[in-house]
Amino acid sequence: MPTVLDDIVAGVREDLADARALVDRERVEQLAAAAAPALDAESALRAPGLALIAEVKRASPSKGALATIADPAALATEYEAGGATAVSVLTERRRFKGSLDDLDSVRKAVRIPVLRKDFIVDDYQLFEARAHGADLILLIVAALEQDDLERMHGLARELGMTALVEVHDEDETRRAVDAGATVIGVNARNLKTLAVDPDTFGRLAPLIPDTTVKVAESGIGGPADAARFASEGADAVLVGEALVRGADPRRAAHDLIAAGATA
Ligand SMILES: O=C(O)c1ccccc1NCC(=O)[C@H](O)[C@H](O)COP(=O)(O)O
Repeated sequence: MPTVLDDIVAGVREDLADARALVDRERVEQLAAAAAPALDAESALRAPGLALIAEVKRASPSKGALATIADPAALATEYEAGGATAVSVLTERRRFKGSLDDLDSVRKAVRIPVLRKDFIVDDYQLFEARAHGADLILLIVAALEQDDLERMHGLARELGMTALVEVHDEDETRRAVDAGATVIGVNARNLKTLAVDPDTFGRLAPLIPDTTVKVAESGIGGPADAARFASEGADAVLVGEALVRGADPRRAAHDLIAAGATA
């Protein structure tokens, strides 16, 4: 039976065919080459203290609609003012209601690194991400064969971007390390059941080398969770729902970071 991830990737591949029909591979490579150089997101994530990657997230398969977010640039500006290290922009259209237009407007609005958060299964999407100003891209180990993961990791680096390599279990963590990942995100959300297990980071972090940036992802509801993951060795937390549902994203961003500093 197809998993949620299989369904999402199938939709992404259909959308990719449409994108290629509008902008072919040669042209997207030209656009990527012409973009302003990527910011050094990895160094930013390595700065002392708990880093926050604050997400622009309208909807999700697990929760449905989360927030309207009519002005993603304004939200990202609040995140930046609250001290976020980077902004994550979900660009997947069908299940998350995101777009490359969101990425463009956030890129123009903030000076911190921007993550294109999508289901990347083809080199084309890396050039597309760079063409739209992304500094970071997400590579989900569960969605990629090992040779594709390694090639895309290398290509992201050639394009000047940092790859956030996402894992969910022990086997994927070993594959990420073997691929040479320097930034690994441990996602607590099981992609088959969509349930969040907050013990996932603590279980997998010891398998990740000390020199690798460790990001705890999903289900982080507030400062207490941020403090917990910081104490378990997280260099950064990636937070979506808790920020977009709240009334004051700047304050919420600030409080998550502050909680990490006291852990
Ligand atoms: O959020 C989902 O339901 C989801 C389902 C299937 C694949 C990916 C999914 N989310 C992407 C993410 O990784 C999260 O947006 C991110 O970690 C932030 O999570 P949260 O703070 O729980 O919104």
